[in-house]
Amino acid sequence: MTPITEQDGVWRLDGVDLHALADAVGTPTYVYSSATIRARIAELQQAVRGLDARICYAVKANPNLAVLALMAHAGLGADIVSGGELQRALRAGIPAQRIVFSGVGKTEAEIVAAVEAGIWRFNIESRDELHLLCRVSSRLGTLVNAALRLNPDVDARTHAKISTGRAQNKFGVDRDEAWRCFADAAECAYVRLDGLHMHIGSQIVELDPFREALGHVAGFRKELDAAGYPVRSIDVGGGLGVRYALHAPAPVPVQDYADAIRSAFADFDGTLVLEPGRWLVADAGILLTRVIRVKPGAERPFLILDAGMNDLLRPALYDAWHGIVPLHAREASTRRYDVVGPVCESSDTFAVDRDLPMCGAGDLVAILGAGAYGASMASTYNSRPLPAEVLVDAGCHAVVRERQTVEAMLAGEAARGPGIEPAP
Ligand SMILES: Cc1ncc(COP(=O)(O)O)c(C=O)c1O
Ligand SMILES: N[C@@H](CCCC[NH3+])C(=O)O
Repeated sequence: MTPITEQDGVWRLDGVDLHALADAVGTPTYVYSSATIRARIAELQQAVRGLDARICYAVKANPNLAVLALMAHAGLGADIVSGGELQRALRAGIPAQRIVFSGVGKTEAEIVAAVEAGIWRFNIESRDELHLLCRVSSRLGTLVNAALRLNPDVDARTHAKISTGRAQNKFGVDRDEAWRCFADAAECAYVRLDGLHMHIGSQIVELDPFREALGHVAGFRKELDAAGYPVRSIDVGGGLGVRYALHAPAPVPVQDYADAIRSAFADFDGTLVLEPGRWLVADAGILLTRVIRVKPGAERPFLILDAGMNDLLRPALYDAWHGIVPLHAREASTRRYDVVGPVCESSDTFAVDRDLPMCGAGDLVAILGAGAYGASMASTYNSRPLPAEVLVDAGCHAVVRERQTVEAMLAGEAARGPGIEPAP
């Protein structure tokens, strides 16, 4: 849960007055707590102590350069999935030698950029990709490290849209294809395929799916070793869930998760890699938004916010539950609202039938647990400029991404084209 606090009617995050912040920066604005991110990093580092483990933060969860700089400062690496994320990670000061590159659709241009940058390793997702990597690295005369993503066919028991470890999902390869990949790689002088990778999904709140998948990978590692393909690194992916709602089941404690990894690879003396995203940043962020108006509805009043599904897509896309806290002085009376945005479709809904203190136009509202997959999935749908992002720490704040201007949103477009008459 995002640690916003209230004292004498003043709501704060990391000591920063959220009303004053909203007045200064406007809304909607994402606000991230540095202290929470640092605490999460430290907790995870502590949980894996004693293991030869590298933590490569999954950039997609929150790719803001300032957030990446916090990760860099703590010594973390990065898990990237695109050429854009490569540039972000490097620009934030994450050394190339701490970067792993995942994804089923890496293009030749992205592979070239990553080889030239000198990243640590590629997480290969298909035989075709392996062959492409071999061609590129041979052409460039650069030896590259690679791990093969195994699809363990495990049900992560999370939302279907963010489940990635079933046989029918597009990710990784099955064992038969994996054997072919190791055999092919042995023929390529410029690809050292000596790692395994897995990632079975996101927002996983039970330990069993992790255990099952780790067991598959550990078993396959032994088979590879016995067949003369020594494995020197195992990347266990990310996926550790957080608690978005108090009524939701408590997620796996991070120490239990780390211990499951420890026990699955007790007899492995190579390097382990973790790729956490959400767990490091989700609770650190809120989306600060104002009530535009309250509108009567057939079932309940609508609380219409100035943030929409374009700013925070998770409720619309996954029916995700986020805490919603009105930040005005405590109202004794509550009401049940449908909390919605201004966008032109009914999926633009943050909460249905939510019991909240009575709200009115202009009231400030915090949507909690918005630090992961919030700003990173924002769009300009309905031609709504991207929201601002702010980092707070010990009573200070910095705008770490300016609110997009309409001019910036329109940059690169023009009202002309074939068959279009010049405007009168
Ligand atoms: C390959 C890979 N690694 C790591 C992550 C990070 O996942 P999470 O944010 O659930 O920790 C993802 C996204 O789910 C991913 O696709
Ligand atoms: N975007 C998803 C997580 C997907 C993780 C990507 N591999 C979410 O908001 O929960």
